[in-house]
Amino acid sequence: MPKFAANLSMLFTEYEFPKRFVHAAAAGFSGIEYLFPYDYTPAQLKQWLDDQSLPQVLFNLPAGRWDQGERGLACLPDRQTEFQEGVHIAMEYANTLGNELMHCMAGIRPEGLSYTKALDTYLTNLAYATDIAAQHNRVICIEPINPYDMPGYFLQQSEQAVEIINELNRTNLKLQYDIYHAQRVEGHISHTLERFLTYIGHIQIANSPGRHEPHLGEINYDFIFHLVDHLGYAGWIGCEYLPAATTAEGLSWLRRYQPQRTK
Ligand SMILES: O=C(O)[C@@H](O)C(=O)CO
Ligand SMILES: [Mg+2]
Repeated sequence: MPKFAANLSMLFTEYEFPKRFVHAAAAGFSGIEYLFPYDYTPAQLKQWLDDQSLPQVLFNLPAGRWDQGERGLACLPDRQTEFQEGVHIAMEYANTLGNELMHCMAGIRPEGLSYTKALDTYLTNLAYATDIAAQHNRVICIEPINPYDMPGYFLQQSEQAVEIINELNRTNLKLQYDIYHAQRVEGHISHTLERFLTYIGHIQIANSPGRHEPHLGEINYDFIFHLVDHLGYAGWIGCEYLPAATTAEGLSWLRRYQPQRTK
């Protein structure tokens, strides 16, 4: 069965951030991911991981002014210096936390910025990020995100991501395949998993349309998890869903796939 990581930006938000690690371990998750580590020091985060003997799986590069609606900087021509600074900050965190994977958000393309100019900037920034990441043995992931939840987001489709990965031709640039976003935008989940398996560095899950637990919605995750195993996917599955009630109440699905973890 796949390895499941708890996304602490969405799960266990009933608790203060440090306590979420404890609850994720107790629930049986095998790893940790979240959007951003930057409110805490690398040493604090490492301690919370080590206390639960959990690995860090993934976090995002700095993504601009999140509270003001920014969703990444990578396609924005006037923010390249800030983007590059963010890459170095993220590497410092990863060097302490030990995660191989980092998600680089593309950003929202402003009205007035042409697709071509945004793409050009995105490619330049991804080249920079992957070059630096390679020096640290890290992998940069890019994730198509649906435009219903994130209007104007630059990277929306798997095919678009794969074209960009091919264009840059770097072994440490991978597709972060978030099955919830993919279902909202394009469907064809099983077909895409098979077709783009070699591009996929990380998978995330939630069901659609509500972005709730894997068993609550139109996607048959039982089928998907078996397919992923059958295909030989060796990476992580990040559980990035909005619990329909409390996180604990919604965890019955996990127990079906993974026995309780013993410390
Ligand atoms: O799917 C998502 O929303 C996340 O994986 C993310 O990194 C940006 O919000
Ligand atoms: Mg995601």
